[in-house]
Amino acid sequence: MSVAINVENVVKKYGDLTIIPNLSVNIKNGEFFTLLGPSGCGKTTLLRMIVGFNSIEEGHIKFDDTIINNIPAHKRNIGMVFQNYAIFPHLTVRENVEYGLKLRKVKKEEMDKKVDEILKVVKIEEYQDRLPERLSGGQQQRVALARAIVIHPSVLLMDEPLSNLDAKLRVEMRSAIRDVQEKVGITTVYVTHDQEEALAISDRIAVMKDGIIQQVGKPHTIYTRPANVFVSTFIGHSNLFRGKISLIGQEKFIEFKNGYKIKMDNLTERVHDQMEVCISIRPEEFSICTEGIKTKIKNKTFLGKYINYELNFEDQMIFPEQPSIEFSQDVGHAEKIYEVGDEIILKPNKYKINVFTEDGSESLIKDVKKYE
Ligand SMILES: Nc1ncnc2c1ncn2[C@@H]1O[C@H](COP(=O)(O)OP(=O)(O)OP(=O)(O)O)[C@@H](O)[C@H]1O
Repeated sequence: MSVAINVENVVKKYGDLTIIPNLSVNIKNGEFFTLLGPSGCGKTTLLRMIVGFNSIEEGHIKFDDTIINNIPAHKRNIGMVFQNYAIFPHLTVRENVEYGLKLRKVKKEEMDKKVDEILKVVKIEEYQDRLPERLSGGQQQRVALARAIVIHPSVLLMDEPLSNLDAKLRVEMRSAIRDVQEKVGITTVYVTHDQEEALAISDRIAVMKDGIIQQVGKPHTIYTRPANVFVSTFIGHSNLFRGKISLIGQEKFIEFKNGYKIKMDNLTERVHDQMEVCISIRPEEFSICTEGIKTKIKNKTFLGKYINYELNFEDQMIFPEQPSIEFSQDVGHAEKIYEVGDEIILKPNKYKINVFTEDGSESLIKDVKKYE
């Protein structure tokens, strides 16, 4: 039976070093939940605490209502898939998948039935008598997945399972994993530092930095309404501008350094006149206009569907010193393709603008939640 995972005020230290200062998160039963963050932020550490390979210094982890802190790893009924497959090279595909069932002394007839079923789900039936050395990376990862779920674990944990595969296979395998997870309906915690993979595969994502969860939300929310500047820049590209709030009567505006103002209808009550803010705009949310942000094209890159332009915009951007704007132009809809040296004026789609406190720590857009 699949379970919910409740992580409550968990602390992880290695000697004097605190890796996870105080982390709480609830992962729902049957959910595909991703831990996403830069290298060293503590994703694997948290996963290892759930598995039982790492001690928990404070707080507790529950599977449904049962505290598992002191349950040894092998009794937590967890299926795991790692980056390096970890399948036995001397056993055939079928024998690899049977392994966990044999350990659990499952009767032959029941075992055969379960293995047949799972080989079909992960689509490796036709390779069942092969040794792993005669399989591609993607096929080996399917074996690892089959072996992990055949035991009907309470949760499935996956640590960067696709990072050894090439780009095309990663895309193919991520839908295969999602498919299998949905069919089996098992609570899954997935670790990756690849933001596109996280957006594509997850029900919800927790974005982590320095052992602290920055935001938990659905992929669309995380992308369109980031809770702080870190999330806004870690997921996809964001142009960050210095600006301020300007209140005129009941109306609220954001004002760029060059005096360009945009009326905003979705700012929180926290904003006040002349408040310094950080404005974040995705490259695809600009259009070319006669009024807005004046820029000059410094560089352009053709990316198939899009052209990505790098534009000069000195002294007005931040985090870290960011001298230029990025702007994406959908080639299919472009009336004119611009050249290096051309001057253009960009107007952002105000409904897609994000505004943060000056230090970038908090969103000033109404109803943005840190935890969804
Ligand atoms: N056994 C250990 N002893 C001391 N420090 C450790 C140990 N294991 C991990 N760390 C440190 O804890 C921090 C978090 O590591 P962790 O492996 O959880 O990061 P991660 O987010 O999974 O990174 P990556 O994406 O690179 O795998 C790192 O700074 C790492 O150096």
